[in-house]
Amino acid sequence: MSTLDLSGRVALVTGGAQGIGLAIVQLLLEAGAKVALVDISPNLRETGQRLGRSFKPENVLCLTCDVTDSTSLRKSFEKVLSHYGSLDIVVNNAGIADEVNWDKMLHINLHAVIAGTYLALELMDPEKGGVIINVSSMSALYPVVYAPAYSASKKAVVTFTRCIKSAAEGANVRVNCICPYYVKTQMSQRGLDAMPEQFKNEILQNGLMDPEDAAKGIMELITDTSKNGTVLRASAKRGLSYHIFNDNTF
Ligand SMILES: NC(=O)C1=CN([C@@H]2O[C@H](COP(=O)(O)OP(=O)(O)OC[C@H]3O[C@@H](n4cnc5c(N)ncnc54)[C@H](O)[C@@H]3O)[C@@H](O)[C@H]2O)C=CC1
Ligand SMILES: CCCCCC(=O)/C=C/C=C\C/C=C\C/C=C\CCCC(=O)O
Repeated sequence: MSTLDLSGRVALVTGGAQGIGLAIVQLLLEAGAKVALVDISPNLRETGQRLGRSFKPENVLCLTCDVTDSTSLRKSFEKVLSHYGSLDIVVNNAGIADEVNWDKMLHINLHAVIAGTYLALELMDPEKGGVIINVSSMSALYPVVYAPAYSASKKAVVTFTRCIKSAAEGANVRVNCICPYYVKTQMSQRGLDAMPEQFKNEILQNGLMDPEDAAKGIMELITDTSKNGTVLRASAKRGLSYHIFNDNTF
């Protein structure tokens, strides 16, 4: 297996202030990458300062941005490129679960992932190559009846990622997708509090992943240079496994 050395590479992580995003930020910093956290959270600065104390402060860049604001998203991507001189890794991770405000959710979970992918393809150096990870969910593969718009947004992320693979190859960029089952974060806690009891029990029996374990899956997709256009499932019960699609049945 050929492995990407992350030392000195430049990564941008949306939704990096907490949860799965923060866990991948930490793994990237541990591996010697420079990391930009792109997030709307009021806690972003404080998180960045804490990371700066644990790692090299010059390797952490915090950019306040609503990923649904296309101007602000572009500015954030361009800022990373001008600040660090390159853009090698993008993790389109920011997401919400909100069936009431489903329109807003689609803008965050889908539109911003597509926008982030196109910005990465535009700004990554084709000579050097790059890698994009789009964070989907197991709900893309096993539809969740109490979260239909959320599941649809995540299914679309899987399909977009698999379709864009060919165009990305032309730009020397790999693009992969991760589909976690429930992970211990604020999002899942809110989801569990809101969902009908019968579903909650099944989830608790299956178990929730630690964010660090989901982030390890993302790291595998970043570093294993043979992975391109793949969809990695991640769960506490079954660990990491690649989803097999039967594309030939019509
Ligand atoms: N927690 C779980 O069980 C699972 C989560 N996922 C996905 O993983 C991703 C991360 O989720 P968690 O870490 O659990 O969530 P979280 O709620 O802990 O963190 C999400 C981060 O995204 C940021 N964010 C939200 N809206 C934003 C916006 N408009 N612009 C910029 N940043 C924004 C938040 O400020 C926060 O820092 C999401 O895409 C989610 O759908 C997938 C499967 C399971
Ligand atoms: C097979 C299902 C795997 C789902 C994994 C996942 O993405 C988990 C996300 C965690 C929380 C959000 C999920 C569902 C939403 C729960 C309730 C929706 C109703 C409440 C609401 O805010 O609209």
